[in-house]
Amino acid sequence: MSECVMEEEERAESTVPSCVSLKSDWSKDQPLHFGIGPQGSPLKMDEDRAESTVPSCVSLKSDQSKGGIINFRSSEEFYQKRSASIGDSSCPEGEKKRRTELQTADLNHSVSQGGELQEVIEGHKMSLKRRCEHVTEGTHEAGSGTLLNKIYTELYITEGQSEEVDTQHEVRQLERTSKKNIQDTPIKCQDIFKVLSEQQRHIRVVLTNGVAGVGKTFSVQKFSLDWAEGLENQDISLVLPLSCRELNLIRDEQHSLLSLLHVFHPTLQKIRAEDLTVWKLLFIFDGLDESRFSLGFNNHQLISDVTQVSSVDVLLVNLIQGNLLPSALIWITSRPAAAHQIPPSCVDRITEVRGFTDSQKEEYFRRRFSDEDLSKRIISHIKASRSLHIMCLIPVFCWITAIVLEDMMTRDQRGELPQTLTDLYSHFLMVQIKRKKQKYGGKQRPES
Ligand SMILES: Nc1ncnc2c1ncn2[C@@H]1O[C@H](COP(=O)(O)OP(=O)(O)OP(=O)(O)O)[C@@H](O)[C@H]1O
Repeated sequence: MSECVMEEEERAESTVPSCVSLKSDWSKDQPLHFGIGPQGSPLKMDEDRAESTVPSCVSLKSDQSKGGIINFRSSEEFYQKRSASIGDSSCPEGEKKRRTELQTADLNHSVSQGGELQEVIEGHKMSLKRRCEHVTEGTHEAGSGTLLNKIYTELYITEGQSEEVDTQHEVRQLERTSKKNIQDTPIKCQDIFKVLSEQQRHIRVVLTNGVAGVGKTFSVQKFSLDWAEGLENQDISLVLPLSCRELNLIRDEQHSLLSLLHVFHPTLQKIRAEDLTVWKLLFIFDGLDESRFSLGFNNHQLISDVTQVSSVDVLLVNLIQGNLLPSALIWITSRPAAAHQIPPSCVDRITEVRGFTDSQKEEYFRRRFSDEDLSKRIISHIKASRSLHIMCLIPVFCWITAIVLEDMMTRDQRGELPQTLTDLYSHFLMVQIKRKKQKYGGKQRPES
């Protein structure tokens, strides 16, 4: 398995097109905006993602999906909510006090008893549903995004990971990837924790790889939404998505696992240490490649108590290794080059999001446009252009294509439709500039 991981590392050379940064920019419009910390300390986000696998000559950040997890609109809001939720627990003294309180509390009042338990779970489901049901696209106002279920198209996900490293031109590389898929074992996103054959044992830790823009975060959002709506994985008591990007914000702080949950999932204020050990939990760490933690798996403090305070990276390592909440499920998503941070011995299943098959590409465009004629024209144009057709393996590229072709086909447009990637990128840039003008007029975009 370690060999595979090494290969993946090399594969970091990426299957995404050069000249375009496909970083998903979920913080762009609404969710996160951390300019300055509470004491005026700068909180730089979204720079130097662990290994941006693509040169950023054009940054085509698609900010649709990732806001699903938390919606702090400013650093102030984050810190207000955080202090409200954890009191002074970020300092060791405060945490000690809290721990004592927890230990001496009357267990009879535990939320895990009676209807209150159900209430907490229902409250969390509602909150997660609210966070995940919309995706924000382009320049839409916050909250006015598209319904995830309307545009979500099944992705091609396989168990195991690709073997080859290809240094050829990216388009050929993608073409090869799509052909290779035929031999792989497909797995549905909602089944990643299920034991699917007799040879398999209990699946506790799943690592999902995938190149930039291939749909990892969308998968996390869909998985969480389906759970929150009571459709899938109902044996899990709580699904707890935590974005690695947001975890970076508290990387210099001390937390217990319990206080960490309170920070990122305020609806869980009422849960107590003992509840966490009884429930079946799923922690989702989305975007390991964005994490700025150094996960020291070989040499770290051992933590097995959810109220024990430590640094966030130590908590993560203990969770992943199973020292902390050994029965909790863990799902980590990552771009390939960062996945090696997790030792293969800790991982029970590796999956890879491969993107869209040919029929899924078509379904994507049919779902996206209610105008059937428009989607038909777009699909036939893509099929006629080899480059575009191959590139549409990557969902974020479908999104770019949809934006450009919709714009060109719905206005009185005499020019030729884009045939090459360069054409498409240039048009995409023009559409974005036009949209920006429409939204902000002559005015400067508010500082973000
Ligand atoms: N299943 C899907 N159905 C419809 N659109 C999708 C799907 N998956 C991804 N997309 C489109 O691709 C974009 C990028 O997806 P996503 O952010 O999930 O990629 P990612 O793999 O998390 O990328 P990164 O590594 O850059 O974080 C989405 O904003 C959406 O436009």
